Amino acid sequence: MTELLPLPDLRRADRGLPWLGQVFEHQRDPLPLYRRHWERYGPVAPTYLLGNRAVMLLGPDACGAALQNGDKAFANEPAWSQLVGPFFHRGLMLIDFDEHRAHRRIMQDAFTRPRLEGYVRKLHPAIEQGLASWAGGPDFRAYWQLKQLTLDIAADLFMGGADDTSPAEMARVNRAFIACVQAAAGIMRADVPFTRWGRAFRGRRTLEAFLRRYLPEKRATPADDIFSVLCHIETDAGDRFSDDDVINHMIFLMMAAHDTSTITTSTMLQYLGQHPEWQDRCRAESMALGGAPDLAELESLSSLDLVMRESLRLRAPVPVLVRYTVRDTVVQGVHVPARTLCLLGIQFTHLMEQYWTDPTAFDPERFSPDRREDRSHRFAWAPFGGGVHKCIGLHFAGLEIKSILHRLLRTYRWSVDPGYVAPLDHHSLPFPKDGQPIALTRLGHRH
Ligand code: HEM
Repeated sequence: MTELLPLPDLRRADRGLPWLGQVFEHQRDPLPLYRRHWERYGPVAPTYLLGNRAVMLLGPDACGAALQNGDKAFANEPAWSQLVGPFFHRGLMLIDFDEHRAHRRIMQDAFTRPRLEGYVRKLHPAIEQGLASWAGGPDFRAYWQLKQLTLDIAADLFMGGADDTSPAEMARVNRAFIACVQAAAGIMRADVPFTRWGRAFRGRRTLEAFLRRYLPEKRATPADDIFSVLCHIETDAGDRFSDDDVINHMIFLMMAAHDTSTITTSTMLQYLGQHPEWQDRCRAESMALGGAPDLAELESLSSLDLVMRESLRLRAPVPVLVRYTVRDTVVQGVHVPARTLCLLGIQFTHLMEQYWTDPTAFDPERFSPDRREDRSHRFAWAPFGGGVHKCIGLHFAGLEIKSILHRLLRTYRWSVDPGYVAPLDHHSLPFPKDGQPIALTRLGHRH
């Protein structure tokens, strides 16, 4: 029998500030912090955060133990609700165990292949319209533009278009949504100035009121936007979402879909701008298809797929996942007591030399069928998490991201200084503070 080890004591130097713990180091950049703890303590490393005794789970074995959750010791709600606040109350990621399984079973029906085919058909016109205003230029801030684009796409795809709402109302809804995301994202919920939280509470109320107003109409007529789909789906056993469920899930889905996809697309633009040989390769595949490829055609864009996987590895949009132990458990032979906040080092794992050759290099071929470095361990690559809470929108995300890139590759060429390193803001999901400058030119034009 192997001996059960106690959790190592947290050294004084690693305790951080009273109550806050290592919050500021997290906000500066979690990666160096996680590396230091890995070296000092190993895969189950103590830390302290926001009044919580906490552990970092580092590497694919430790992360995998929490994701697979064999003994049902790891819960989502008590962990995520501390970080994202009350603004995403009862989203799928924030419910646990039997209740989560029941909700997930219903929501699964919103992401079947036929449904995805319908979403792809709606994606193209929304993207075409959004990109029409992209003037390009030598200092084009791609991240901000992509953020607007994905919000506009969400208005069409999630809400079924804003035909019967005024542009002013849609702008108000977008602002409300952004207020929720911003307040929720700050890990420092205790220290966020009141106005920010106040705005977010108002934002949540605005979103709820907006969705509730359209709910009867969505219930009455089935359509292929996600709002409508959530109103109509049911399991074989006849289980369906209540009105409150639809509203809670809609608000969470929009949040889950938005920043993550924007960050991934922006990262891909950066790397494709720095690696023109990959941009040309991806462009050649896109040029061989039409302007509005269907689901199967999007799946055939194999170079773009490699670039997407590599971008998700190098900059995981959700670099750290959280869990809270509801009972004592053991990870990698180390005892983790009940009521411990667990930080799963996904980004840390993506850059471990044990699993990846030259981990910081951009090398999409590492995902090619003859290399498949991601298969070095089941959880070596986990940008979408794993286990029962694995991202339900991962195929949808891939389709949206590829549809945007496909149209960009067919319309524009862009470049990024090969030495450019994105200055990331780590207060919430990691985004480039400088808005991700690229030099963007329409194909056939010169600056
Ligand atoms: C590149 C884009 C995306 C990334 C990297 C991403 C990442 C993740 C991760 C890591 C989780 C697991 C959270 C956990 O285990 O605690 C998750 C869950 C989830 N994601 Fe995504 N996501 C993306 C896009 C999307 C999109 C487009 C949607 C919806 C259309 C979506 C909906 C969800 C939902 C509903 C959950 C909760 C699932 C559950 O708890 O059962 N995500 N996502």
